[in-house]
Amino acid sequence: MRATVDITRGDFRLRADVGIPPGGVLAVLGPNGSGKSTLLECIAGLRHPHGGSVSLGERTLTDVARGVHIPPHRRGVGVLGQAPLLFPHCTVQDNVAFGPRARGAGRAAARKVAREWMERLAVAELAAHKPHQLSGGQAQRVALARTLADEPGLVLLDEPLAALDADAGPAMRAVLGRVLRDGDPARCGLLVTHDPLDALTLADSVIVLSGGAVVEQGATREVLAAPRTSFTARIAGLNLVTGRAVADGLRTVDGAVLSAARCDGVRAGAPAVAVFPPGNVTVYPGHTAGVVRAGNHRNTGSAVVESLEPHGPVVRLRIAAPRSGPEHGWVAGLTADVATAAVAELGLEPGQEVEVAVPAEAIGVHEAFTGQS
Ligand SMILES: Nc1ncnc2c1ncn2[C@@H]1O[C@H](COP(=O)(O)OP(=O)(O)OP(=O)(O)O)[C@@H](O)[C@H]1O
Repeated sequence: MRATVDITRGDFRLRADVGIPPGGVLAVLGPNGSGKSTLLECIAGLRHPHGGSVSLGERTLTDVARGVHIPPHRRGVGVLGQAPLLFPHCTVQDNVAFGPRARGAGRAAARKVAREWMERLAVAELAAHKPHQLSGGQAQRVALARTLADEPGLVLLDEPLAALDADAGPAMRAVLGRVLRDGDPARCGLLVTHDPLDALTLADSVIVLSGGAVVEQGATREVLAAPRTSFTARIAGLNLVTGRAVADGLRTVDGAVLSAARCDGVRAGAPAVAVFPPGNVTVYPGHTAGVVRAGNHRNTGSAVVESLEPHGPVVRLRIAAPRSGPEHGWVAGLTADVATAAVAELGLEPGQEVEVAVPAEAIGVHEAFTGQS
């Protein structure tokens, strides 16, 4: 699938160029209002872009310049959203058989296809049920079976797990992963999600939209491990400090220099970001600042503890800039994961002055997104 989309909605403009190879799954991440649904709707044919084209394999689905716009139901594109939207008066089996029937299959052939998909999605024993008799997770699995039984060349998944509860969500993620991976090698998928776990487990590549532009793209693991925007860093659970690249590190906007073990080929002077995990931020009580700086620690800064919250086996500290010392502004907004015992031992609490240190080995410096790439 290849889509080049240019569309304006009020003051908002989306310009995106995305490609998914056969068999591939692309995750679309981005903050609220960044254009994820608009992109999906243009690809589904539900919205007419002002410029661009959409193709699936050899077929042109949209070509604005040539006036081509294949309607949604003839695109060979399946859509699954948050709500299953099953036909309420039809049984599960008739819902799943709907696509094959609509494409001209006889009753018996359509039932056979439906049965195969119901079995693959573990809903075969519900074949005679009506939608109102299903749990949310079962209904969503039936909706996925109905979508796939229609043999789409592209399946668009718009937050398919968002409405499911804590039990049904993981089960549905596992089912989705299985059918997306072991399915038709010609079929590709596009998944709109807010959850980086969905992107990691279900997609092989990702784009991040911000303000209607693609600001990051690449293999999911690589993008989440080396984010170039604060949005991606946040969802990947990493700290990100902006500045300009210097030899072996980053000069922050407030003039501090962070040394880094990895500088992914960034030109000195180029806009760059330093990225490191919260688990690598060490926190010392403020009165030890002199000792910390005199020791082997580089990348240190004075800070204030803003908040503490439990985070699995550790306590996650949110760090604020100190009340004085503008050169330490880079510490503002950092998170640090500290063992619960250490929090008790150091008596850490909100408002306390501390010193933070980040080892150079934990820091990677990457080119920043500037809007020109
Ligand atoms: N009905 C509308 N009329 C005019 N502009 C709209 C309308 N709906 C959305 N927009 C604009 O389009 C932009 C993109 O919306 P879209 O729904 O594609 O974002 P999204 O990334 O899917 O958001 P979310 O994560 O909240 O679902 C919005 O920021 C808004 O400015």
